[in-house]
Amino acid sequence: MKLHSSRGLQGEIQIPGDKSISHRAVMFGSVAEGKTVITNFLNGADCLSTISCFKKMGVDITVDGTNVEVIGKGLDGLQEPADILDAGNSGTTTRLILGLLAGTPFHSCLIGDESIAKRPMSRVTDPLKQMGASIDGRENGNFTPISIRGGSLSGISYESKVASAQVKSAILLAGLCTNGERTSITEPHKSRDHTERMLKSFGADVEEDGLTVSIKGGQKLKAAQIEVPGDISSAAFFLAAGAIVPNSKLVLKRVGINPTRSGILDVLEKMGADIKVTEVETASFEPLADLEIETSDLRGTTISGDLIPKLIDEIPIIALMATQAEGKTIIKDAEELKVKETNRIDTVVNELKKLGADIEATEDGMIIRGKTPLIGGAEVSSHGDHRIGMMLSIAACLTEKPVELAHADAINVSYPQFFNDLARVNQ
Ligand SMILES: O=C(O)C1=C[C@@H](OP(=O)(O)O)[C@@H](O)[C@H](O)C1
Ligand SMILES: C=C(OP(=O)(O)O)C(=O)O
Repeated sequence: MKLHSSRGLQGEIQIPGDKSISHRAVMFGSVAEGKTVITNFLNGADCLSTISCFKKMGVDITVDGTNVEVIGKGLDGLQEPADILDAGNSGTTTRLILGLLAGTPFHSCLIGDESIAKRPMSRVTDPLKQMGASIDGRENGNFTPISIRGGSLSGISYESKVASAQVKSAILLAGLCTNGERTSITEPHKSRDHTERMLKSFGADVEEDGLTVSIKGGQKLKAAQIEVPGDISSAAFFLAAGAIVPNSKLVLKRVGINPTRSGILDVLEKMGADIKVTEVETASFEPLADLEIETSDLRGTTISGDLIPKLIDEIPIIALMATQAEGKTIIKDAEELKVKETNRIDTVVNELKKLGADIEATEDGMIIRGKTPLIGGAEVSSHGDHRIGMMLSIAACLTEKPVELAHADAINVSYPQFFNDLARVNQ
């Protein structure tokens, strides 16, 4: 796909629904009692993979645009799937489903695409085995294909080495399936808390104490109405674009600003961007707001520690912003980037270098020196990673010569209308 430079991005964008929250709404709705109604559902390939897995387990799910209805089967109502469950490109689908399957007394087999086959699963399969599930797969259950036979589980107190909402959620979902026992998970830094918030909306009692979250088994989930906020991880591409493309002013409507996800807003502020958060709504289970951004003079910054889980998926686009900021940006404590859809340290560094960026990989992140002009003419690739594809598309707004982007279709995973939205605001 050929991408051309921009004379500025101006206007309003309705950011599509949050991917993490859309997955959870379908999953929790499937095991709740009653009809769950979801609005502003993300129709991206990842969330459709989640729907397809639950349909194969007998759940009645109707999709009408961004409205989804799920007729819940209760926690013990899922049926043994006759076919393999295919998570596609989605780590969230794979890991959260494993948590639920651990507590279901039937056999199932889970696969995904080439990228999923390389992503480590023992971070969830090990604790789920400790709880009593029978799980096998390549390298002792670390890689798909994974087969699982769930059953009666015991509660555990688990210390996770990684701050991962997928690990935390899988353990909490398995914890729901124990016979009244308590399960708790402690993480090194706080990861996104969508599962905790949404389980409460489905009537469950979840306890949070600092970095530890606990749940008691045997609780039933009751169907809920879920309005999915706009995805801040999708908004991030337009926040960055608004800040670095000259002559830009964008308003992004109804974006989720959950504090465990909003690290990109902190970084924009630290880098000196002209960003405003308006129309804040806190009445729902997830806070949301409109975000306004204008072309800004940016400065480099350091991003590390507790901030990393709050913006882990935004690091590719932050790296691009850093190429347009004065001075040095250091991103560290971000080893988790190596086990995403691609090794995002390598793909970000290699692809941005092709466009002339001054960027180097480190063991746990990257160092970027700005401000450097980006040169077009090169062929770059998403490597099948949606976030790399969108980052490179925004980079192409800044190059004089066009950029050829290979594997642009990967973007459908989280933002199918990305190029339409970009074209609409492009001057
Ligand atoms: O729970 C979730 O919905 C997600 C958690 C994060 O992964 P980890 O749990 O591996 O950090 C994130 O990178 C992913 O895009 C979605
Ligand atoms: C890492 C991501 O998703 P997942 O882990 O669900 O594949 C992402 O969306 O950037």
